[in-house]
Amino acid sequence: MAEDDDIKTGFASPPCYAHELELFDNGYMGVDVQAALDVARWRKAKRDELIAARLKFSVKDRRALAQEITEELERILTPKAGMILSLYWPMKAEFDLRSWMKKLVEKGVRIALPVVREKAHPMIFREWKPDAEMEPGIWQIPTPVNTDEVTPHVVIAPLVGFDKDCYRLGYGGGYFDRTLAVLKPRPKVIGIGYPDSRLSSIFPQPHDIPMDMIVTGREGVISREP
Ligand SMILES: Nc1nc2c(c(=O)[nH]1)N(C=O)[C@@H](CNc1ccc(C(=O)N[C@@H](CCC(=O)O)C(=O)O)cc1)CN2
Ligand SMILES: Nc1ncnc2c1ncn2[C@@H]1O[C@H](COP(=O)(O)OP(=O)(O)OP(=O)(O)O)[C@@H](O)[C@H]1O
Repeated sequence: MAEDDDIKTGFASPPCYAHELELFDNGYMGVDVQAALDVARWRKAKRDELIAARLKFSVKDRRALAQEITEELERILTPKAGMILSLYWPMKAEFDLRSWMKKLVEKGVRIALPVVREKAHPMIFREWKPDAEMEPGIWQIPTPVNTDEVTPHVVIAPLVGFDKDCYRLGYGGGYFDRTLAVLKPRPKVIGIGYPDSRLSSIFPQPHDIPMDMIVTGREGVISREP
């Protein structure tokens, strides 16, 4: 009987344990469901806490940090004409890099913004220009319409939290993870966020894809170990 059930489920463990295993879209099998739920609950609480903390920064301090981060990104990327760089339209006290976006466009860099076309699916990227027609997307975030769909060379991902292994805590939709899992070629990914948003671990789950680098302005640049 055990043998028949093993064949049906494809799991080597006895059928009574099968409910504890989950097969993710990326084919990775692992984690027990209770542990995954605990991590999701912990992440939600951390997210709320970190967003509340950064909302307390004054506009002046936020601008100063944004300036430091921009300078660091300029050093790391030396953006050149033709490079496709994905940025974002700021919300919830994310750093506002829109004036840098304009300057980059003047240099010939192509700016892309992420677009959620369907909930719980990978995002696409659409080119942004200062005169692009925008319409509210998910969470009412302005997104370009009627512009080219592009594949960025570099993705700048705003983060809510991060850890020493460059894992990112975002807004709980799993959008960057889903997108990076399917983008070919995989872009270089740089997470940017507040210096105080470092966590000892985000308890990475099988779906989490680490960033290549984190830039916070004060703590220097954190690169992922190869
Ligand atoms: N400025 C900016 N734009 C961005 C992103 C970003 O991080 N920053 N995104 C980067 O990803 C995408 C939007 N990300 C989103 C992530 C989660 C949810 C959301 O609905 N969250 C649920 C919780 C999800 C769940 O627990 O199932 C919610 O808050 O109710 C919406 C948008 C695209 N645009
Ligand atoms: N590649 C994937 N395939 C299927 N589900 C995924 C994938 N990536 C993430 N998810 C799901 O998305 C949910 C949220 O993931 P997570 O907590 O990592 O979001 P986040 O990184 O904070 O969000 P975001 O990137 O949208 O800011 C999880 O329940 C996870 O199972």
